Parts: sequence; structure tokens; C-alpha cells
Amino acid sequence: MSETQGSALQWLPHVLTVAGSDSGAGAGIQADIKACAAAGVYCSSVITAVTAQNTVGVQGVYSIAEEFVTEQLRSVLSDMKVDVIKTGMLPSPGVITVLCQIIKEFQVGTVVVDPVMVSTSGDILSGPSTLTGFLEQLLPLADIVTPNLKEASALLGGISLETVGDMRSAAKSIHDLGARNVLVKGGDLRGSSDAIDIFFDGEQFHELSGPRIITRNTHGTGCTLASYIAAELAKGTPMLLAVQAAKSFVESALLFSKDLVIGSGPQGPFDHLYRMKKHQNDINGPNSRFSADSLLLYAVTDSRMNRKWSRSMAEAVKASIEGGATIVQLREKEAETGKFIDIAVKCVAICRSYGVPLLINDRVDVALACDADGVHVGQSDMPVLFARKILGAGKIIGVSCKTPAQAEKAWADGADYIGCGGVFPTTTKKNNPTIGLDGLKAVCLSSKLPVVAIGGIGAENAQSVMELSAPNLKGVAVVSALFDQESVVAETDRLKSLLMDMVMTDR
Ligand SMILES: Nc1ncnc2c1ncn2[C@@H]1O[C@H](COP(=O)(O)OP(=O)(O)OP(=O)(O)O)[C@@H](O)[C@H]1O
Ligand SMILES: Cc1ncc(CO)c(N)n1
Ligand SMILES: [Mg+2]
Repeated sequence: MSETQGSALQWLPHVLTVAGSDSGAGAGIQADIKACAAAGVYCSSVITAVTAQNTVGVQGVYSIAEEFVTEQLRSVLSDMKVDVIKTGMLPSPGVITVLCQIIKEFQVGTVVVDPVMVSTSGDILSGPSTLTGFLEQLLPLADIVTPNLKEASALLGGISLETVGDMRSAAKSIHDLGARNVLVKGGDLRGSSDAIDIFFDGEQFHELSGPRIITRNTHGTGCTLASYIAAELAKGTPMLLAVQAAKSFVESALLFSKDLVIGSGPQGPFDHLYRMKKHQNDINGPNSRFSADSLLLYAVTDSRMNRKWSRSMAEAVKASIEGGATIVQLREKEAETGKFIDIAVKCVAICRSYGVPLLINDRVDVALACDADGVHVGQSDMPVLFARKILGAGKIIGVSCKTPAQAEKAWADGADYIGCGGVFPTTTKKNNPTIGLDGLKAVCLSSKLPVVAIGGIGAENAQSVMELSAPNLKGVAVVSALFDQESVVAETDRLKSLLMDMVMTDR
């Protein structure tokens, strides 16, 4: 059919979750399906148990007979191409045995094991009788196993785990039991202000640390993390990157949902599909303060160049606006905070009088203090999610991105635009690898956000940039082409006219 319609057949990465149902839908199968959906991955589901569960706890468990688990597994695997199997609640030794047989029979490529044993509310989901099955049958098939502290302890005969050091030793011991990679989750580590997980690939340890979000809505973080890892693996993401992406997803979802009220118990669910909600918010307009058209000619200041041409920052900024700059970013890498504020206050006043937005590079505090229009942050500066938290919906936040993955995250975290580069080599920023026009195009295509290109751009090559057929590429950001010039007004005006011609002929 698709041939007659002239369209290519489409393949969607596919995770099969083998897990229990949570009637409250915060954890279990329901969390797995939502996490995979959020990652853009198809998720089929074989149900091993039905729980009567809510935000208070688990009131009942009804295990599905192993014959019927087998029937479900055969149904899915005989018909569909599954890339990754993710396991959650496995209520009996018999279910573990049939699952392992079927994984081998159908030669499923990748297996993610979340050794769910006890819910955070303290209820038993898989009793001690399954321990041997986990240890002897399932772990040796696992590409990654993701125990929380209690589960890691249970797998290791009940040893106590209280410190990050204990988590490292546990990860190594569990690796020795046969799992190829181990992630010991520290969500429940007492007395830690960060949420620290330990990843061990058999050779190296990685301490994955993120801020602990203060919220009651952490029900299902474990299921979600494992499913998101499975989803990333199904897309072909390498193991460590998949784990990092999953942790970052959980963190963002918890932050976005921290004040959500569902249920009256101590542990609420969170919103896996927050990105859709965020998108709705965007459409509905808190970001209407920002017009993407202002990215057309984006002037980034440089005090070294100002010194060379003996002009003050205020003079340089004013000249760039008179020449036609549509937005200005104050970039001060050397100035002390007091000096920076002094300059920023002057520039805010100038920009405001012309109606041109002024952004501050990197320093969220300076932007707030001077009531600038927003900030531009790099990948190693304050994360967009936190900058947004501090600045609120009323400010513009831009972020530098070199890769589609960074671009995707920029949008999910609430950025208003992406600065993408360095497109061409430049002397302004040393040791900054260039991504070329191809890299720029890849970033544009992978994001819904407006993009401004940066790096070695001037009148001579602006056309080659603007010709990229990406509708969200809105302009060029320049430093030396405006500021390392005898006349800032004249050079800005020249580039602006070129850009205007390009956008006009485009229409
Ligand atoms: N409050 C929090 N803030 C940030 N990250 C968290 C928080 N709580 C848990 N996490 C992260 O969520 C992931 C799951 O960890 P956790 O130790 O809670 O698993 P779990 O106990 O199996 O979860 P579940 O509640 O589903 O049983 C880990 O990456 C952990 O660091
Ligand atoms: C069904 C089910 N699976 C897993 C967990 C662990 O969070 C839970 N609470 N319920
Ligand atoms: Mg937990």
C-alpha cells in the first residue's frame, strides 16, 4: 500500500516491557509505556501481575499464571521485531524461567533488567523465592541491571549499603554475578543532597550525579529510568549515553512535576509527557515576549576588540544597533562582577531605548540584577532548566548546541532559541571544534526552536549559511565581523542589508 502511495516503509524502535500493572499508573507497565512514548519509541507489554496500587501503597497483587505470560510473550515475539526487552516485576520463579527460555529462543538482542523486588512504599512485589532465578538465570542475560539500594543489597545476600563507596563495591559484585553493565541507583541514599547513581561497565566506574528534586512525586522513577534506558538502546544509543539520557529525563520530569497533586498518599506519580505540556505552554504564549525574527543579525560583543579600536562597550553596542543589529549579547569573559554589572546596566538602558533585546552571556545573576532581557548559556554553564527556574517565563534563554541531542534537550528544558556553531573556524573562540554547514543543518532539523548560526560568519559567507534549507534557521550571530572593524555602524549596516536581501528573496 505504501508503495502505491510512494512513501517509504517506516521502522520504529521497539521495546517490549515484561512487567506488572500499577492501577495508579505511576509505576509498572504504565510508567514503561509512557517513558518509551516520551523517548519516541514503541512499547509492547506483557503483563506478569496486576497490582491494586495507589499513592498510599500496594493493596493487592494478582499474579498471572506463567503459562499465560508465555502466551503473551509468544504473541508479541512471533509477530513483531523487538529491539530490547525490559523486565520489571517478575512475581514468581516460574515466570523468570519461561522468560529466560523465550529470550534465548527468540534471540532478543538486548535485555534491560530492573530487578523490582520491593516498592518504595515497602510492599513486596517479588518475594525471596525469585532471588535464585534473578541470580542464576536472568542476570547472565542482562545487558544492564538497575537495582536500587535495597535490591542491590538483596542480590548480594543482604549486605548493608549506606555510602557511595558501598554502591561502587556493590556494582562490581553484581557485575561479577554476570550482568554486563550495572547501575546502582541512589535515589533512596539517605543524607545525600544529590541523586547519585553508580554505573559500572566491567572496567570503569561512572558516578552520575544530579540535583535531588524536592518533591513527593517520585513513584515510578525506577521503572521509568530502566524503560528510558531500554528506549535509548532500541534507538542504537551506546550504553553510557543511554543511561545518562535516562537520568536526565527523570530529573527533568520530576522537576516539571514537582508540585503536581495526584492522590493523597505519600508518593505521587509524575508527568512523563511533560514535553507535550511544555510545548502547549509555548504555543499558548508565555514566550510571546520573544520574536524569533530578532535573531536575524545577532551582535555578540567583545571587549578585547573594543580595546583594540579604543571604544567603550556602550559605544560599540550603540553603533551595532544603529547599524541594524536586531539583538545584542553582552559577552564578558574577563571583567569582574562589579564591572560587568556596571557595563550591563548601561547597555540595558541603550538597548531598551532602541527596543532591541539585550542578553547576558552565561551570568544569570547579572541578567537578573540588571533586568536584562535574558541570558545565553553554554553547555557547561547553568543548565537551561535551572536558568528558567530562576528567570521565570518572562525572560529569553538561549543555549549553545552542537549536536541534535543537545538541541532536543534545549527545547525540552525550555530554551527560547539555539545558538549553533562554530560553523566556520574563528579566532574569537579558541579550541572550539567547528561543526560545518552539515552540523548546523543537523541541529536545525532536529529542533523546533529557532536557530542562530555562529562562528566565523561575516558578509563573505553569510549567504552560504542562510541558504541552508531549514525554516527555523533565523539568522547569524557575529563578533569580529562587526566589532573588529574600524566602523561598527558601517559594517553592521552592510551585513544587515545582505541579510535583508536574503530573507526577502526567500519569501
Ligand atoms: N528526588 C529525586 N531527584 C532527582 N532524581 C531522583 C530523585 N529520586 C530518584 N531519582 C533518580 O531516579 C532514578 C531511580 O532511582 P530510585 O533509587 O528512586 O529507584 P527505585 O527506588 O527503583 O524507584 P521506584 O520508586 O520506582 O521504586 C535514579 O536515577 C535516581 O537517581
Ligand atoms: C507494578 C509495579 N512495578 C514496579 C514497581 C516499582 O516501582 C511498582 N511499584 N509497581
Ligand atoms: Mg525509589
